[in-house]
Amino acid sequence: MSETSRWRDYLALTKPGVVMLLMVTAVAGMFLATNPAGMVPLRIFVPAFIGLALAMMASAAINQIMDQKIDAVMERTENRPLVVGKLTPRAAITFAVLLAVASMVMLYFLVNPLTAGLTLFGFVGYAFIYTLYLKRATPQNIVIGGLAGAIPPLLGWVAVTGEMHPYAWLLVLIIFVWTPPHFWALAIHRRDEYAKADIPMLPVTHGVEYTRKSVLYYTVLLFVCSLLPFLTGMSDLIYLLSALVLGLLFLYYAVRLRFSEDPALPMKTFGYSITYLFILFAALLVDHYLPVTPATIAGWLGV
Ligand code: HEM
Ligand SMILES: CC(C)=CCC/C(C)=C/CC/C(C)=C/COP(=O)(O)OP(=O)(O)O
Repeated sequence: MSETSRWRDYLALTKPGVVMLLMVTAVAGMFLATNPAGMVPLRIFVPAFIGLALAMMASAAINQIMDQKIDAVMERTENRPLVVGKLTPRAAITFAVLLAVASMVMLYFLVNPLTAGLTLFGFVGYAFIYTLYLKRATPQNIVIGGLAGAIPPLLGWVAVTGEMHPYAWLLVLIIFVWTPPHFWALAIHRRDEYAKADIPMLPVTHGVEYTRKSVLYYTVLLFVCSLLPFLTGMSDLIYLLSALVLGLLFLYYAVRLRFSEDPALPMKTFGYSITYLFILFAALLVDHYLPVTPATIAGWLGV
């Protein structure tokens, strides 16, 4: 086996696409915790960025180590490196442990112990509690397990300030309520595979109709929660406008998913969920550094 393909197999083990978006939300947390007159100090940014990314990658690798049998049954995951034997479980475990230890050492000694502790909570929550227990036990698996995936903005915030500010929890809340529409849209499309793998995902246990309704309810909840940064004074008009446009578009997808039989809609909604979260967090950042308030607009208009 060539070195390049081996490198690619280790990379695939870490779910790089997911980790990239998780890191966007963590980096947003770091910058939002910083006075807009300045930047995140590099001596914090570099170890926090590397430490958080390593923890997420390690937890994704452990998820694949634990889930080999399930992944082998589902078309979407049947080509993963451990399933096809491109990596041995022993090599994957060594890799995941190295990443996890490096992450903890970095965060504990170079960032702060609270960041290390909360990251450990996210790590254990996803790699073990969600993967080994919740995923196999209840259709609410991704709602409860979603807390681990929602925590990165708080980790970024705490890395910079050492404190858990309510604004950081607001960002956690947004991702927490975003996760069900994100995942259930995909699960509707992959319903038969989850049934084949005997995983109690919502469309398997409660049916597709019920899941479509649940996606719509959570999308309405997400719309409301996404306005909280503006309503609490955390963000200004650039964010508000972005949240409204992005949220209305998400609602449009969710309503169509609820009432239309178009078989392409679940995956379109899933794809949009990713674009939504990425732009929402980008808007939070732009808004932080370029605050446009009603007073600013009044100034522009000369009133
Ligand atoms: C319990 C929580 C979550 C579950 C169960 C979940 C589930 C999934 C699944 C099954 C996929 C794979 C889709 C495929 O292979 O076609 C996926 C993709 C993705 N998820 Fe999630 N997700 C969760 C939370 C999150 C969070 C918190 C984020 C980021 C903030 C995220 C970002 C992404 C991204 C960017 C992709 C696309 C990855 C790619 O195409 O490489 N997910 N998610
Ligand atoms: C702070 C910290 C370390 C957080 C970890 C967060 C993390 C990596 C979340 C990922 C969530 C996710 C992709 C769940 C899908 O697992 P699945 O097993 O249902 O999906 P699969 O079938 O694609 O494997």
